[in-house]
Amino acid sequence: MTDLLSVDHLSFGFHDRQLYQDLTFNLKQGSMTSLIGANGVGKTTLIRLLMGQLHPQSGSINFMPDMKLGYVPQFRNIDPEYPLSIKSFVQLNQLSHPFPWHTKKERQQVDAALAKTHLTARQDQLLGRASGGEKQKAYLAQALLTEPNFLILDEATASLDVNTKVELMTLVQELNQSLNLTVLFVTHDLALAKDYTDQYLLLTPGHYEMRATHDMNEAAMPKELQPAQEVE
Ligand SMILES: Nc1ncnc2c1ncn2[C@@H]1O[C@H](COP(=O)(O)OP(=O)(O)OP(=O)(O)O)[C@@H](O)[C@H]1O
Repeated sequence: MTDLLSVDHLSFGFHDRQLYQDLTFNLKQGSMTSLIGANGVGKTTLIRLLMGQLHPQSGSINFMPDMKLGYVPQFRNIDPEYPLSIKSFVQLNQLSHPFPWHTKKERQQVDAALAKTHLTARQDQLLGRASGGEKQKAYLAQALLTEPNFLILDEATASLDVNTKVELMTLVQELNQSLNLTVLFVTHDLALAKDYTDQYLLLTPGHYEMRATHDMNEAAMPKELQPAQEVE
């Protein structure tokens, strides 16, 4: 299998705080990886490096040439009177041309993204009145519009209840299989990491560990990540 991403000897830090030293890992095309670590260890910073918003201080980050990234943020609280429907929200970033209407192709892309995220029947619902799971799926649909082959889910399950987390991750797993999407899932939830992803990259201050999730030993994980202390 081809590597979608290779990170080689990456070092990065802010001011006097070094976040990673010699971080090296690969993501195979079609793999599902959890990025886990305690608050403040550098998960978001690594995502920003992968997205090109920050640059390595040493080492390198290389993607396969046709890599296309989709980014799914954690949903924010949205005013119940927020005036957009789920469908209008999904197509919000789509108008890349100067005309205030959507082309047939764009409308088809929106319909496909709504179908892939099982939102078709709910597309006219106001986003502000949608459930947490539906809001999160709307962000996912928005990210799928550009037909990415690499999806970063940034704490996308953090504010959802258990059933909705499972529903969202089942959907992500379906997309991973049907579209051969490579997935990087940022989370504090070890159980979800274990159940839904193949491998994990654990960041701890000054160290990292990349392993298959079936080899994860929860008891050896940093205390902040263990279920009893979970703060999501
Ligand atoms: N632009 C910045 N300038 C200076 N320090 C920063 C900047 N961005 C992040 N940091 C610091 O770098 C460290 C890592 O932050 P980061 O947001 O990557 O952590 P995280 O693992 O994503 O945390 P969380 O789980 O809480 O979201 C933190 O100590 C943070 O305060």
